Amino acid sequence: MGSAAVEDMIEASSGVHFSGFHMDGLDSRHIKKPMISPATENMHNQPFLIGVAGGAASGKTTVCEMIIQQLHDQRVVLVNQDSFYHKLTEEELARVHEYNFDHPDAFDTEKLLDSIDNLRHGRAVDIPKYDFKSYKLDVFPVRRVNPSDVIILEGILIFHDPRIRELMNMKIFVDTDADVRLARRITRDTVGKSRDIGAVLDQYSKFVKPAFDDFILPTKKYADIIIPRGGDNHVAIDLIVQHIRTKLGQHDLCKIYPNLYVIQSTFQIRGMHTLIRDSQTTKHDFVFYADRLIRLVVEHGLGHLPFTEKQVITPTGSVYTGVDFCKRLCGVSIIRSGESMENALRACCKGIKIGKILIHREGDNGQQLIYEKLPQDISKRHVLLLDPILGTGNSAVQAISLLIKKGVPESNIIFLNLISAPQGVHMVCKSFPRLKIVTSEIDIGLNKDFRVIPGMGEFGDRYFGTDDDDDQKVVTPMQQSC
Ligand SMILES: Nc1ncnc2c1ncn2[C@@H]1O[C@H](COP(=O)(O)OP(=O)(O)O)[C@@H](O)[C@H]1O
Ligand SMILES: Nc1ccn([C@@H]2O[C@H](COP(=O)(O)O)[C@@H](O)[C@H]2O)c(=O)n1
Ligand SMILES: [Mg+2]
Repeated sequence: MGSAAVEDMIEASSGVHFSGFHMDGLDSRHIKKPMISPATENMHNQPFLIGVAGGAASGKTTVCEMIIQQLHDQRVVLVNQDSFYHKLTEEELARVHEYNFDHPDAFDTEKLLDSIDNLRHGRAVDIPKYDFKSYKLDVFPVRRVNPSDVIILEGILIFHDPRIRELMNMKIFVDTDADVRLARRITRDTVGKSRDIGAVLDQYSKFVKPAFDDFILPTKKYADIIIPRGGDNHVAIDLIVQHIRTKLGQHDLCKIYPNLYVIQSTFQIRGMHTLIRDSQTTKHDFVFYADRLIRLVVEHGLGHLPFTEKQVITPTGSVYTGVDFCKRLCGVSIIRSGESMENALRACCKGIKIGKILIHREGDNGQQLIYEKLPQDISKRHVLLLDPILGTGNSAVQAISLLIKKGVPESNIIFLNLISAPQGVHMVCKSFPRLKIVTSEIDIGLNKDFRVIPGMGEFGDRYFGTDDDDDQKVVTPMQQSC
C-alpha cells in the first residue's frame, strides 16, 4: 500500500473504534474529551477497496455481481472503469473502428482517481453511464454512487495505474482462456450490441488481443488472488467473501498491516478494559482484571507459534492426531510494565526462560538502552516480547532492534500488548513487517505528553501499586459480581 494511502489510514484509524458500544445514557458533561486533532475529528471508516481486473469478457462483472450478492448485508458499490472512457470527438466517432478502446489512454484515469478519492473520504459521486452502442457517456441521468463499506473497482486495466493499485486492499485477476473470452465477446458484441461479426473480429485482432498481451496480462502479477474460470469458481468466490467479511469486522489498521492481530472483542473483554481503564478501580481489582486480559493476549500470541503434527494413543486405544507445542521459546519483558505479563506466560509455558530489557525514556525520543539480560541462545528461539502498552513505539523499536541484533529473526518475534496507540502500531508494523503484534485494543492516539488516550494511566504504577490513594477507590457492582 502506498504512502498516501497509509497516511489517510493513519488519519482515519486514529479515530474511536467503539466495537458495538453506545454512548446512550452517559452524561457527556462528566466525560473529559481527549485533545484530538481536527483531522481526527473528521474521521470516517475507511472502505475496503477491491480491484477486479482481467481480459474483456473474462467474467469480471459476473464475479463482482456474485461477490455483491453474497455480501447482501453490507453496503457495497461497484464502479466500472468503462464509465471513465474518454468522450470521443466527432472525428474519432466517424472513424470509431480505428479507435483503440483497450489502450490505457482510452480512459480518463484522473477522473477515476478523483471519484475514488471522494468515495474513500465519505463523499458521494456522480458517475456517468457508458453506452457501448453509441460509444457515448450518458451524463444525464448520471449514476449516484454513495460512500460504502466496500467499493469494488472493475475493469480491464484497473491495475494499470500504480496510484489506483496502491489504494486497493485486495486485488483479484479473473483468468479465463483467450478462446472462451473471444467466443463470449463475439456473442456479446453481435447479439448484445448488434455489431457486425467481421468488425468484431477485426477489432479483436487489431486492438483487443495486442492490448491484452501488452497491458492487461502484465498486471496479473499485482493480483493477490487469481481466479481461474471466473464465475464458475464458487470456492474462490466464497473464500474472497469470507476474507472481506473478516476484514470488515476488523480495525482499519488490520486492513493495512497483515502482521497486526487484535483479539476478537467480546463484552467480557470490553468489561475488563472498562475496569482497568477506570481511574477509580482499586489496585487489587486492577491486577485481577489486567491479569485476566494478559492471559488472553498471551494465549492468543502462543497460537501464532509454529507447530508440528503429533499423534498420541488415547485411553480408548484410538489414535488422536494433534499438534506438538513449539519448544524453542522464550519471553522478553520490557521493564517495568512488561514484567506484569511474565506470570501469565509462565502459567501457559512451564519453565519458560524469560529475559529482560530496560529502556530509559527521556521525553519522547530520547530512548536509551540501559540494561539487558537475555537467554544466551536467544537467536535460536521464538521470542514473545512483553509490554502491556504500545505508545509511540520508540521503546518497542529499540527492544526489537536489540533482539534482531542478537540474531533473532524478525519473523520469530511476537510482540504482545494490551493497549496500542495507532502511532506505535504504524511505527512497529512498518519498521518490522515480518514481526507480529498481538493486542487486545487499539486506542484513539497519544496526547501532547505522548500518553495513550483514553489509555489507562501508568500501567506499571497501577499494577505494582506504586501510585497513591488506593483507599478512596470505590467498588462497582460489576466488580462485586465477577
Ligand atoms: N462462467 C460463465 N459461464 C458462461 N458464461 C459466462 C460466464 N461468466 C460470464 N459469462 C458471460 O460472458 C459474458 C462476459 O461476462 P462478463 O462478466 O460481463 O465479463 P467482463 O466483465 O469480464 O467483460 C457475459 O455475457 C456473461 O453472461
Ligand atoms: N465503445 C466500446 C468500449 C469498449 N469496448 C470493449 O469493451 C471491452 C471492455 O469491457 P469489459 O466489460 O469486457 O471489460 C474492451 O475490450 C473494449 O474493446 C467496445 O467494444 N466498445
Ligand atoms: Mg464487465
